[in-house]
Amino acid sequence: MVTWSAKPYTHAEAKMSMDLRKKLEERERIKKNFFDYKQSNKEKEIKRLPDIIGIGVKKCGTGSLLEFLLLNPAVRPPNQGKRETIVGETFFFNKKFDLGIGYYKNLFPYVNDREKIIEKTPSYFMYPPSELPERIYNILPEAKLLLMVCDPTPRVFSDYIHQTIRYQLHNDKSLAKYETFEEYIDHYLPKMKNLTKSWLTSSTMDSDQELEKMLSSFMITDRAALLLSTGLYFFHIQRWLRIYNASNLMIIDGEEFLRSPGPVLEKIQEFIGVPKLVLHEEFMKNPETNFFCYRPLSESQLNNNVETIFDDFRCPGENKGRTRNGAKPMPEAISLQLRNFYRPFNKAFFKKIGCDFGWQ
Ligand SMILES: Nc1ncnc2c1ncn2[C@@H]1O[C@H](COP(=O)(O)OS(=O)(=O)O)[C@@H](OP(=O)(O)O)[C@H]1O
Repeated sequence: MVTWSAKPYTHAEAKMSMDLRKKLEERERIKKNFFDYKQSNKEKEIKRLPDIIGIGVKKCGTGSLLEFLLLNPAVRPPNQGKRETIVGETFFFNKKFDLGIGYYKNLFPYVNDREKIIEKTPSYFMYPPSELPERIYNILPEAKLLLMVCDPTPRVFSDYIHQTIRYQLHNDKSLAKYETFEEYIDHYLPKMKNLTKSWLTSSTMDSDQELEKMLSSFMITDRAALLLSTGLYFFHIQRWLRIYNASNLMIIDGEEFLRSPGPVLEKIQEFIGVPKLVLHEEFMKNPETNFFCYRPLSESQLNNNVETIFDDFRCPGENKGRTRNGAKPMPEAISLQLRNFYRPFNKAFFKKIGCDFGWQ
């Protein structure tokens, strides 16, 4: 949790509309029911496999999404304490599948039938094998999947900065050859253009399973190429849409989530079937970082002392928000090159999912 001193509301701003008061009253009632039910059904709690899986995309806001969603007490993450599950990531369906379902189930807490278990492993989206979506579906046929995609151009830069920090921390050598982002792009963008040339010049621009597999294999063979290939969502989405549809896969625009997380979170709570306990009115920009944080509202708090509401802001961790608030801008010329590169793939992706997120 991060707190900071913000300008207090004026009385006019603090005066809640009747609608919001009703909403907060209703939320309190539902919350109380939820906790009473939990208390009186403790002995019926069981270990279950997840109900919700976040499948990606890396650096699109998946961590903030999970943190905000977990403010709803009906959503439960993997047990904390094990290093690999601290951020809700299990890597079960890609890296740990051989450990078996018993191992997987053991990562999760005891829950009652009104709670939903969530895990997110952003690399699922494009990790081999190509049958990874079938793996999830065969084991969890009822699960709902969340996929947050974002504009691939700022995503590459965010990932590059993330990887270079990782390189310093973990001695990951994949980007060590390139002194700067410009150098990396100069080397890899032509490679990526070459790889996708025949698809771009084909008359149909249809799915291409060979290319799909090759891009997915970069997860293992070429981590530097992966930085660029991750944003070719058109290819990665194909295998998921062979199995999932809008009833069990929600595709979220990470740019919209960044601009205004509250309404997006309300829609997600509806989609995953939990009561709406995190409300859109509770999100506010942190004036210090320019990213949205959660500020819990309660009627009594507002009635008694308006200023105390600033004591309880919850913001995503400090490793979130390194590039997208403009603190570390991407060089303009590169941004232009990347936008031109990704444009046709974005267009094909929007057509495939039937929704245009309008990334420029
Ligand atoms: N509310 C809020 N607060 C802080 N950060 C936010 C928020 N919403 C989205 N983001 C963006 O999330 C980016 C990190 O994405 P992920 O969490 O998916 O990264 S990771 O793959 O789990 O490492 C991160 O990217 P960087 O800015 O490059 O750090 C943020 O821009």
